[in-house]
Amino acid sequence: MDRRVFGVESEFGLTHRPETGRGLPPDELARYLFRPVVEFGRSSNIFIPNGSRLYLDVGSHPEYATAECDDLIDLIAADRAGERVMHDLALAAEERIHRDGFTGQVYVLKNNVDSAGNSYGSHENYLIPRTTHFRRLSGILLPFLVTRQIIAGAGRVVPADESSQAHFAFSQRADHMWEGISSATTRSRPIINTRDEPHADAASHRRLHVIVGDSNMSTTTSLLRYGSTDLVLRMIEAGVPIDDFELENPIAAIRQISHDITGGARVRTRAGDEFTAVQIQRGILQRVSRFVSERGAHHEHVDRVLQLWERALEAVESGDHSLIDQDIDWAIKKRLVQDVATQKGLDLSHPRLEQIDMAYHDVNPHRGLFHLLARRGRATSILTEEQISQAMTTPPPTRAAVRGEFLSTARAYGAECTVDWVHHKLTGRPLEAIMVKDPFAQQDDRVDTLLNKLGDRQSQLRERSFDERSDNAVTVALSDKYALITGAEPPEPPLI
Ligand SMILES: Nc1ncnc2c1ncn2[C@@H]1O[C@H](COP(=O)(O)OP(=O)(O)OP(=O)(O)O)[C@@H](O)[C@H]1O
Ligand SMILES: [Mg+2]
Repeated sequence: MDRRVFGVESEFGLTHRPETGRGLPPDELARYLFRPVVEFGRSSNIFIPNGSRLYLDVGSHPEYATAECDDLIDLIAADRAGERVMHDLALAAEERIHRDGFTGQVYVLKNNVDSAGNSYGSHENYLIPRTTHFRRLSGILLPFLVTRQIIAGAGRVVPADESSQAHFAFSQRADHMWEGISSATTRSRPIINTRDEPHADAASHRRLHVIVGDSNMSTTTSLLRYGSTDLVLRMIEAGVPIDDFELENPIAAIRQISHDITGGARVRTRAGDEFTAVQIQRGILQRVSRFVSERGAHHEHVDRVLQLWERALEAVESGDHSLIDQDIDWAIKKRLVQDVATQKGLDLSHPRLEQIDMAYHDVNPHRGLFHLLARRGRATSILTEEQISQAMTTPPPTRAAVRGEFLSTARAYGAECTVDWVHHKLTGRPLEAIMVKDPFAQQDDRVDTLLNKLGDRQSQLRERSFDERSDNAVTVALSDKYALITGAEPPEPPLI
């Protein structure tokens, strides 16, 4: 597919650190965090005007699922906007906690393992044609995903246990995957989840659900992670033959690779060959590069993805991690941990270094260590501040734009509505629930007609220029964002 829809879901870790004593229990803290969400949407599972979904499942790991994006930069901006939304919620929660007589700070961490060893995910969604042969797809994609951690892992300080000394690993998630492919998510955690919920026309498309990835702080790493996966999918979809790297035991392999930061771990294929992760990634990268030179780049960032990919493999193979220690999360974090260990004379088993690992993922832009490094010029970014703040309120130009306008307009008129990825419904008008199955659709006449019934929008719109209308749309979304964060009353209906 030349154009693809992408989405990423991040689950966050949540902690309260009071000045003295124990923090609030996780479920109570999560309720504090989501109080403005519940006040805004009367549910702990809502869509917000930028088209994304905010969600608190059973347990205490809040989730942000980005809107559908058809461009990698939009996807990464939407993901980063989710961190900011969580940060705003944390500040509001902190205020309420203080008002209720508690002390201390609330931490929202975009990582994948908490201090008790529980894991939570960063799930990728890729729209693929239904005609893609699933067996062939998994045969190529699984070895790619098992080894992708060396170019896109978030890195982890692994404490000592009975079997090993404290060490630095490529990945947060690798130890928590239990199966190659299956339809379960919580019970067995497969690398690729086959649950068939396309949120699109099921006759023509599937939504590929990849749940093996680490949450990334670096937007440059995110570009490599999604950009490389999209290229591999394109090649699979085009039926291009790829070397056979199908692994004998993907789950043993993913762990083995993660825990050998030299990149020297060798894993066995079903055919009986042995390869390192670098060799498998190189085999795939060579084929992808040839594919791109034969067919041309399908977006403007392809060259950058290929160059980063090559540089990351060279860094692992040569052991010269300085080649990527501003671009790839695991290497940025490893350098930070090493610097602190050297300065303070600490051994890798010192608990302080595990805390540094956690603090790297703090979404607070003033306190998080990744953000601190970025400010000091020690981490690159592919986004501007403006792109991130815009993504907090403006949906990407896909079906998310239909949803965003639907939500903003209904809210502005005080009309209750419900939406999900596909449906748009005004409460009390059940016959008018509208399905938008095409995730690329930026506009839908039926939804427009439904919204027009809310007021005489049409005659007012006619008198306004397009620019004024889009300004107004942003204003509506901003007002809603304000309401979401402070729990204030919804704004007066604007004159649209
Ligand atoms: N047709 C599509 N193709 C690819 N991605 C899609 C499509 N439609 C929606 N998405 C993306 O899929 C993700 C769905 O997230 P959501 O958390 O709701 O789904 P889920 O993981 O299936 O459900 P749950 O988390 O409740 O188990 C979002 O990021 C969204 O942007
Ligand atoms: Mg989800």
